[in-house]
Amino acid sequence: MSGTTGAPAAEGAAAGHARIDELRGSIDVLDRQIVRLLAERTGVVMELTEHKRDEQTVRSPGRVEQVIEKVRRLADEQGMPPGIAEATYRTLIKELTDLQMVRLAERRAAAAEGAR
Ligand SMILES: O=C(O)C(=O)C[C@]1(C(=O)O)C=C[C@H](O)C=C1
Repeated sequence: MSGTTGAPAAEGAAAGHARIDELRGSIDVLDRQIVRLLAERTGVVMELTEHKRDEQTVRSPGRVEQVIEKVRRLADEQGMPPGIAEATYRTLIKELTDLQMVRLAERRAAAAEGAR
């Protein structure tokens, strides 16, 4: 390690670029896994949505805070800054809540149509 950068002291520019490419390859593999898991999680949330009947249950603020607390703890256990996990999950849950509100409105409209 040299200084505070973490780069090997005698590393040349070419080796540095090769290592960046290699590490970006690792990031690409991880992103594929992360998105696959996020898609699977989204599928579970969308199935759960079909059992919700009102906006309060869609928003479930108490559950949101439970999830945030859980992912902050898990991040800490894995050596990742908890704030990154929290920001990521708050964005994810906001998008999923918006999707759930759209789905709830669709179901209500279909039910109202069926009642006519
Ligand atoms: O637990 C729920 O009720 C969900 O809809 C899942 C989820 C989540 O992504 O974890 C999404 C939206 C909020 O309502 C709360 C949590």
